[in-house]
Amino acid sequence: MSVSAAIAGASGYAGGEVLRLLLGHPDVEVGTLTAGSNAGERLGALQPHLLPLADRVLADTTLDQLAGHDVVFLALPHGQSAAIAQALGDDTVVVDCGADFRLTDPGEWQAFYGGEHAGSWPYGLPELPGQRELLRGARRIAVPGCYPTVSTLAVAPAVGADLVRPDVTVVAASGTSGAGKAAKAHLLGSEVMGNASAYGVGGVHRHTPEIVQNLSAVAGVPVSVGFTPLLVPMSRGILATVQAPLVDGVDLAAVREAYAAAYDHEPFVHLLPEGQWPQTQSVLGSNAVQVQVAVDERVRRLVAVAVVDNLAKGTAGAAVQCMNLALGLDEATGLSTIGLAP
Ligand SMILES: NC(=O)C1=CN([C@@H]2O[C@H](COP(=O)(O)OP(=O)(O)OC[C@H]3O[C@@H](n4cnc5c(N)ncnc54)[C@H](OP(=O)(O)O)[C@@H]3O)[C@@H](O)[C@H]2O)C=CC1
Ligand SMILES: CC(=O)N[C@@H](CCC(=O)OP(=O)(O)O)C(=O)O
Repeated sequence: MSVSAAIAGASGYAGGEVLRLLLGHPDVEVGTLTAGSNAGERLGALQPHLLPLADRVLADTTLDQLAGHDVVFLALPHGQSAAIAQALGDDTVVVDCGADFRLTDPGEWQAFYGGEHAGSWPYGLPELPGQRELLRGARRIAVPGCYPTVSTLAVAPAVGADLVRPDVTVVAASGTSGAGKAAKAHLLGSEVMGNASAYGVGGVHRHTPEIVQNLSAVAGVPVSVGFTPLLVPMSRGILATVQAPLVDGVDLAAVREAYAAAYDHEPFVHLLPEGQWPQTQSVLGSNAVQVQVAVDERVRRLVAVAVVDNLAKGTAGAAVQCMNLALGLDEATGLSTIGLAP
């Protein structure tokens, strides 16, 4: 099969990572690459690691440039996807890396993003119960946020098996690429190097309602989620620590059994052997998520730790995984589980 794919936002981090993965995908031919302020620029000037297409010139992000492809990846800022996505025909598979179509509740969209809610599309986390079936043959896919991916996968098996109470606390440390390429004051080298900081504290980060949506769907009851993001001095990766009160009588064996049942057959989510704890470098550049669990008997809480590459399984890898499902290809085509260490 040969599939043509365009990328809107190819000058950015997420679009660049989609392109990196598509360059290694045996069934995809890379079509138009677009940008915003960098339209007209050579790709090689902005993404020097993507050598095979260094001389490609980035086009304007318009419907005309994107139409006519089998697949269009949108890697644009929030609010920029809806108009283009709605104008592309149903014969095109549209995979949106942004947030525009992730939330089902217009009230939550309004509260955390503001402005009009564009709607919701099949959510691109195939590892959630029943979700893979919705993604097979889908024409529109909303790729999850990076923190929601790793936080949801860290605790979903326990929530789904009623091993914990529906009261989840997430603390997750992210590398700086999660914030995108555009220069921001708190991301200047001297602010980031040798520094760890909290932000979006107190339930105000826009990924909170997305984690709530995911875990509530898995639990079948509303799940309360407290989420604190941290910024740490590395370029890629997220390490999430997720805690929840254990239901009486639940022990580590029951927890590990639930995680094994959920993930043993998954190509990208791996429960580590007992005693081995996830670290971000094990998943860098790969589509893998590594998870470990413990029972803290003194406080009767589940502690789950998970890592993801925010740009790979946290965005672009998930986008390609979902494209594979939408097109009826093997889900793992063009994706690796091999990390990059040290
Ligand atoms: N970084 C991450 O870890 C993750 C990112 N995402 C999502 O992916 C999307 C892209 O994020 P990211 O790559 O990090 O951001 P970047 O800032 O790195 O890239 C943004 C891209 O969008 C283009 N762009 C900006 N404004 C416009 C516009 N008005 N019209 C057309 N193109 C425009 C930019 O082009 P130019 O530079 O030429 O102006 C650039 O190509 C966002 O929705 C983000 O939420 C999702 C999960 C994780
Ligand atoms: C470190 C950092 O700043 N991370 C970003 C999350 C990026 C991401 O995955 O999210 P969206 O696709 O929803 O933008 C943030 O906290 O806003």
